[in-house]
Amino acid sequence: MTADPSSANTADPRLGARASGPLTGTVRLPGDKSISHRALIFGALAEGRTTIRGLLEGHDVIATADAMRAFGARVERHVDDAGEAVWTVDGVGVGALIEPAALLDFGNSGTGARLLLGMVAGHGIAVRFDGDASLRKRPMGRVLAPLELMGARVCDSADDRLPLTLKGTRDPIPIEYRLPVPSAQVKSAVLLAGLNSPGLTTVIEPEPTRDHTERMLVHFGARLDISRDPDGARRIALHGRPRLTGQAVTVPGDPSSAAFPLVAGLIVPGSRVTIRGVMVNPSRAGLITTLQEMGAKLTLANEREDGGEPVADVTVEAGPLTGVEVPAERAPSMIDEYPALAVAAAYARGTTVMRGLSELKVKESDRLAAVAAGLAVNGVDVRVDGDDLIVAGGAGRVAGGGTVETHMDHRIAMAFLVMGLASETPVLVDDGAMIATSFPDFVPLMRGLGADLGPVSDWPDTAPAGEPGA
Ligand SMILES: O=C(O)C1=C[C@@H](OP(=O)(O)O)[C@@H](O)[C@H](O)C1
Ligand SMILES: C=C(OP(=O)(O)O)C(=O)O
Repeated sequence: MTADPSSANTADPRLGARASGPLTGTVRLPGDKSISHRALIFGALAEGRTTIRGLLEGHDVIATADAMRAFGARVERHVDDAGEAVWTVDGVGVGALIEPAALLDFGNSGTGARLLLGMVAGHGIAVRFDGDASLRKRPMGRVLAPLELMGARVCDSADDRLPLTLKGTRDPIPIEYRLPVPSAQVKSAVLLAGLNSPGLTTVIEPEPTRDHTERMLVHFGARLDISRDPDGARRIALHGRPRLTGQAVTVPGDPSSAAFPLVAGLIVPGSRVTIRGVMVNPSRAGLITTLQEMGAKLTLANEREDGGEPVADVTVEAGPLTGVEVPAERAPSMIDEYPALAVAAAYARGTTVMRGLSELKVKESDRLAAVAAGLAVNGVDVRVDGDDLIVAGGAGRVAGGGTVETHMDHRIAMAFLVMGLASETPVLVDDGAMIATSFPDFVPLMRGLGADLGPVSDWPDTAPAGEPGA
């Protein structure tokens, strides 16, 4: 197979993975997707120049960069003397965005769409939002409800889905909002709307979610009061109308992307893989905790701060894993990692029970259903019980041989390709195109570690598109 997925026969979008020799090596991963979106957004809302190193250049983030240009910021990509990409954003300042001349298309990206709905809600402009077939199915009501309380109006929408037009207000009403779902996107949308509000905008989160928005608001000069309510909920109060100023941002390695080479290194016999500079912010570190509980040989070294976030070099060595129970409270800290964890669980000895996964149903696909179907078609004993996923591990043995339906979901595609690296028969995914939304170099990076995966069209002995199995 070739290393470059773009060389694939475009008529056949399938990718496949087959049993590989030990994976070995040290790699760096692309920048964190959540932080990349936010660096562009806060850069555009700040006065002066923001310089971003390590920005993830995936389709989701590029859609946000394009949107920030449409709002009046100057966003440019440069290459420094060392050959590294450096992005600059010359911002317009809070309250000074211009109304985009055309519809904004966020592609596959829930984060881009939802955060920018919040930003628009606090400005006196009207913007039409749209996305691809996956994003059009995802609920926007969770952000629209608080934004309407703040004075924004939704037009041209039959339900709470895209496409829709949001009319913002130049004087958003400060609100106190308790999150009905544990969602960093909803929290961030309300805080972004509150930036241009004259008062105190407060978000209360009963279950803590990723805190990159709070960290970055402080980094750009906003005043935030963060405390705990008597019931333990986290209270975040933003003082409105701050003067944000351009900053230097270094984006650390994405732990959600790291999940794939880490799980691959654990399940492919004889492997040893190190990933440098992975963000280990506790609000994102649930997978590391869970893999350690499963008995993974996983160590953190060189723990340090980079760009205001804790990072470490993470090393895994292949070895036996044991099934565990993953509590519902842990879900927000590893919400995007369940497809990868489910693959680790399929190779573990014993049963893994993952509780409280209702939020997985509203991602790029219904991930609870997609993961269960992908495991089942590859011979894994799996069951969904309400919001829980129960996987009976094969103690190092997975049959494989199935073609997994990805439903336009990058994480489903990557997780099942990882599964195929140690299965008895190759695993195929029906469409690998969405991998470029979050991890454009996934295939070459994995191949560099020794993984045998890539376009199925490069496999002479594989069944034609539409037929299962290899
Ligand atoms: O705020 C963010 O950057 C994200 C929050 C999460 O979504 P929810 O807020 O819907 O849980 C996560 O799934 C998504 O990939 C990125
Ligand atoms: C859920 C995800 O992203 P988003 O909500 O931004 O589409 C993800 O990357 O797994």
